[in-house]
Amino acid sequence: MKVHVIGTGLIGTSIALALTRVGDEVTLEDPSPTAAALAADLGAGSVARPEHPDVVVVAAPPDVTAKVVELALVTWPLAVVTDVASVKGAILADLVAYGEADLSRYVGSHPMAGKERSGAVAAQADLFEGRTWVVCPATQSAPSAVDLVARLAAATGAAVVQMPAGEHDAAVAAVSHVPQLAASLVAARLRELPDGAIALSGQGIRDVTRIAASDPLLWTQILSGNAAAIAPVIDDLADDLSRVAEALRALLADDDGTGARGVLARAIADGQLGQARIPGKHGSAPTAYAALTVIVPDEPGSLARLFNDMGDAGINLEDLRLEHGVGAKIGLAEVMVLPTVADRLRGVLEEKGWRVHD
Ligand SMILES: NC(=O)c1ccc[n+]([C@@H]2O[C@H](COP(=O)([O-])OP(=O)(O)OC[C@H]3O[C@@H](n4cnc5c(N)ncnc54)[C@H](O)[C@@H]3O)[C@@H](O)[C@H]2O)c1
Ligand SMILES: O=C(O)C(=O)C[C@]1(C(=O)O)C=C[C@@H](O)C=C1
Repeated sequence: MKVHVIGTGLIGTSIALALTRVGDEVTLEDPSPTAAALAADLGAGSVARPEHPDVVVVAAPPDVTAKVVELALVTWPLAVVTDVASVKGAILADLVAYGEADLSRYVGSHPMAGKERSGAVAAQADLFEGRTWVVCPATQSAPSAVDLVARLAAATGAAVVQMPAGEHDAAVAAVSHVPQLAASLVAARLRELPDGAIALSGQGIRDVTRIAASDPLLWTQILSGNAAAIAPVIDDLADDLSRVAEALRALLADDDGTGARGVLARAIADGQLGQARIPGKHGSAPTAYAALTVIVPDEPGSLARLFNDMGDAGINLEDLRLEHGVGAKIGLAEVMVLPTVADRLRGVLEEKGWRVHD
């Protein structure tokens, strides 16, 4: 397939790397010549404007995406055009309003994988492997165009799902856009914390705030592009927060806050229920992995040795979290495995001299 990628930042370059790896002929374009050249240097394809691409992938910021898609549809009258912006309804509405282009060849899409970092330097060929990629056909999209975009997404290793743009926007409001706001707002509370307090940060705050490092300009565009779907989710969250604050104040009142503990317990229990619904790897049903924490010396080759010991025992590493020890030259590697092999893994690792905690 001949694929032309416009916008060679994190997502465009990751797609280009993934498609180059499976043998597609990938060309690259970006208004920043440095961004395009960098993507090419990283092995993502060649900087060129092709004559007859089969597919054009627009991976530009959301607020310019509709214009870039329209221009691509007009420039390449035989090509199918997709975009990967994080909002879908607003882009389709803009394209319909411009009224210039043949929308039978346009199919919006959205890979549900990314990072809190921008630009080609953060790109990865395997970014989409085992992740969901949403394809959002419009009523105007030709079935052959939908099929081509779905095949392109699958070629990156992603699991493809189809959904109308409106349904997509409501879903990502809850699973991506409000979580980004929540992470940013929680992290913003840390700005003026005394150094002694911030030094106590453990894994909890790191888990909750990783995406708070995301790009403000990109996210301003995403949030404003999906405002109608996000606002009601935020209203519900604000109600939940008000109820928790009221319960905490009631505990301080003279009557010992009857009922308040129930409100707090319900907030945590409801969170458990929601968290348990998040799908596991490759979009499969949620899997509860067993986690063992292994103390790893902070020296070259330690992690490789740990992985080899697991591999030699025929035990698959399902997930991994790494935390640096505070005040000691060690790392804490939390290795996640299927519950059925956890006891055997502990035995194997202890036999090989590793210190293992639950
Ligand atoms: N970052 C994520 O986690 C993520 C995940 C899925 C989808 N997306 C979507 O992918 C798109 C790109 O995001 P990113 O994270 O790769 O951003 P990025 O900042 O890393 O890259 C954007 C690239 O677009 C280029 N660009 C700017 N204006 C352009 C224009 N008018 N025409 C063509 N290119 C232009 C920039 O020079 C830059 O190289 C966005 O629409 C975003 O919503 C992002
Ligand atoms: O892992 C991350 O850094 C992301 O936040 C990726 C994430 C997401 O919310 O899942 C962010 C925005 C994109 O539109 C798609 C994916």
